[in-house]
Amino acid sequence: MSSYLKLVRIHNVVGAALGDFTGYVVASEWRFDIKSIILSILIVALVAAGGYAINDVYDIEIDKINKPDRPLPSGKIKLKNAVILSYATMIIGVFLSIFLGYIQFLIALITAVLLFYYAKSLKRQGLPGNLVVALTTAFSIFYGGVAFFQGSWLERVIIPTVYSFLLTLGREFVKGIEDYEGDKTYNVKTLATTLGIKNAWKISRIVLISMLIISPLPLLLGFNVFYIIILIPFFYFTLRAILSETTSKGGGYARGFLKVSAFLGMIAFIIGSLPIYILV
Ligand SMILES: CC(C)=CCC/C(C)=C/CC/C(C)=C/CC/C(C)=C/COC[C@H](O)COP(=O)(O)O
Ligand SMILES: CC(C)=CCC/C(C)=C/CC/C(C)=C/CC/C(C)=C/COP(=O)(O)OP(=O)(O)O
Ligand SMILES: [Mg+2]
Repeated sequence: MSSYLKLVRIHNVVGAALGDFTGYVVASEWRFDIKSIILSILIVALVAAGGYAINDVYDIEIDKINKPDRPLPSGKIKLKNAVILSYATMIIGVFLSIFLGYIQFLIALITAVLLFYYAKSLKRQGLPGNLVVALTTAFSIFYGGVAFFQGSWLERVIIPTVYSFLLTLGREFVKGIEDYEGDKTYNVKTLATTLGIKNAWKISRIVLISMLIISPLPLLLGFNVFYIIILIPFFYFTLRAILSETTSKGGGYARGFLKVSAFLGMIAFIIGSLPIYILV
């Protein structure tokens, strides 16, 4: 894979774009306005790509130790080129959002600024950084809804948006548990380095179990039976994460399990929002 695709973490950019698609079909009940769906997917992908690139720019020193194979610490991409790429993708993404409307422009601008400050400083402040990643990830879902912007789009898209926030917040906490040793060395404040691994696991489990408890609710809110069917493997992987050993190593396993949960969750909402007349 090209170093530039690695720099923008193309697999996460595709995930973010799928998040936008999820929000769009949930909000629109599978009605499409080609311009708004294509534009919103492009905007989310560009802003996410810029968010990952600027993250590596500010992480270059710590990544020389923790992730020396990444494009910047390994020298495969010059720092100047990564900075240009991150600004270019974010500016183009925010510029394109103007064609959707001023609310869509504002959300894209706020997300871009949040991702920049996450990389610059918030990441090293622990909980604020976790909240920013959870919020901006949830924004990728919400953005699909705000791009459709018709009928009951808000009441509908807020559902996967809230679940995405909770799942990603719990996942950010377990990522902090996994990175405990490196973060302790570099004095990065996370739940794990400030409260200890056991307490960080307790809080992560409370967030994830709360999300699991309310996860069947969408069935009562008009989503079809396929939502519940796909929730079965979603439950399996999320429970595997919750039941991981209460150590840093367990945090690493939980991070992987929750990534699978995130994609299963999007599929649950995508298929679960198909109108019944299409299914029968
Ligand atoms: C109850 C239920 C069905 C919940 C589903 C919740 C849901 C819809 C989650 C989707 C979250 C989402 C939009 C994921 C897309 C992938 C992505 C951009 C995740 C955020 O990434 C943060 C971090 O950069 C990735 O970490 P890593 O790759 O391990 O470095
Ligand atoms: C709503 C709009 C217009 C866009 C949404 C854009 C999205 C999906 C943002 C959420 C995902 C994202 C790009 C997060 C950026 C923060 C980030 C790079 C987290 C992972 O990096 P680190 O926290 O440094 O962890 P590692 O580098 O060790 O993986
Ligand atoms: Mg990083």
